Amino acid sequence: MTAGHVPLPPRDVHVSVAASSANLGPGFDAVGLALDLRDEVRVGCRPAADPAAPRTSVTVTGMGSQDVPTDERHLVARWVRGGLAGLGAGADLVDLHLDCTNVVPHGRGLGSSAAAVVQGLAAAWALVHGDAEEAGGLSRCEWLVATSSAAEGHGDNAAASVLGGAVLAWSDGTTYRATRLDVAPDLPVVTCVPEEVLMTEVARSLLPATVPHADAAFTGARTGLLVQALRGRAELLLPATEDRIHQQQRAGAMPRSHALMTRLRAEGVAACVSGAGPSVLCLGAPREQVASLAGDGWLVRGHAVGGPAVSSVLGTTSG
Ligand SMILES: Nc1ncnc2c1ncn2[C@@H]1O[C@H](COP(=O)(O)OP(=O)(O)OP(=O)(O)O)[C@@H](O)[C@H]1O
Ligand SMILES: N[C@@H](CCO)C(=O)O
Repeated sequence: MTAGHVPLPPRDVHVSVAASSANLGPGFDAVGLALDLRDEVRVGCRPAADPAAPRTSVTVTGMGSQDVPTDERHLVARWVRGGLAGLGAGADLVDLHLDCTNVVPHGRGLGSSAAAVVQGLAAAWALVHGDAEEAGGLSRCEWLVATSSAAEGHGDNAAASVLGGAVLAWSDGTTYRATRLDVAPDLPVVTCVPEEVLMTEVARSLLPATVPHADAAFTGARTGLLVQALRGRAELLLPATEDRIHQQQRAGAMPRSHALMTRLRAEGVAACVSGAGPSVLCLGAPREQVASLAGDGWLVRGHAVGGPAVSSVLGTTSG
């Protein structure tokens, strides 16, 4: 046994985590909105049959089932072990089995990777601390936000998946934090999801290292306006979703998305690229209007705002 680690009890936990749309136009790497699409995972944790070689197995139903690895390389599984290690719980002393049910599309700008990281970490917390919201002076939510945001390198998607609702995420250079933003309860939220995929890593590589001061000032003011618009000032949504620091710079990698966003905005719809794209997010317009303007080639869905990450202990057994 690894020195200093108490073996975890055999335990099964269930976790459900929402998708998210990041940026909302000007809030690059800072603003996120949880959506009512939820990935779920059931994790079984047992003392390792062979402590020299802990095993990981994964079954996947739904999105990604043909593509993602089903061993220790699986993103959720990696963060179950990463979370156990972070909580000092002897990550290498257990066998893990994950049963994933996915509805969040991958590589479309709906925060699938952040949701996966949050699933893994929330499962680790539940395996170690059960249903406790706080343990040893550590808050579950703060730990989930800080750790998942650090894993992603930005907190917009991750914090929305942890806290639900709309969030503003920031970092002091050491720790990631986030706070909830008010959202009008009747705010229409619509996504237009294309078939094509764009990996976030690729989209981020297109961004310039610096932006002109005037563009930073323009975009910063719009982010403040967005906070007001989200809480019920619907007439501000169109200017509040303008940005000058990432969407134009990435347009070449998602020409259809950029064209759709431009067309929708010309019709007065507050449209922006969702996360790193290529999906398009619309705020304040009914699904039917967006669908008729989008035309063929888009899955147009209306959403409720998503809730926080939920975990529960299904059972703790003796073997
Ligand atoms: N539920 C999951 N299980 C396993 N791997 C996943 C899961 N969700 C996402 N991934 C991995 O993350 C990749 C997608 O991550 P990426 O950051 O490129 O897109 P995204 O998170 O969907 O979009 P965005 O960050 O713009 O919102 C997938 O190709 C897959 O490798
Ligand atoms: N803020 C991030 C979201 C995608 O992970 C980006 O636009 O790159």
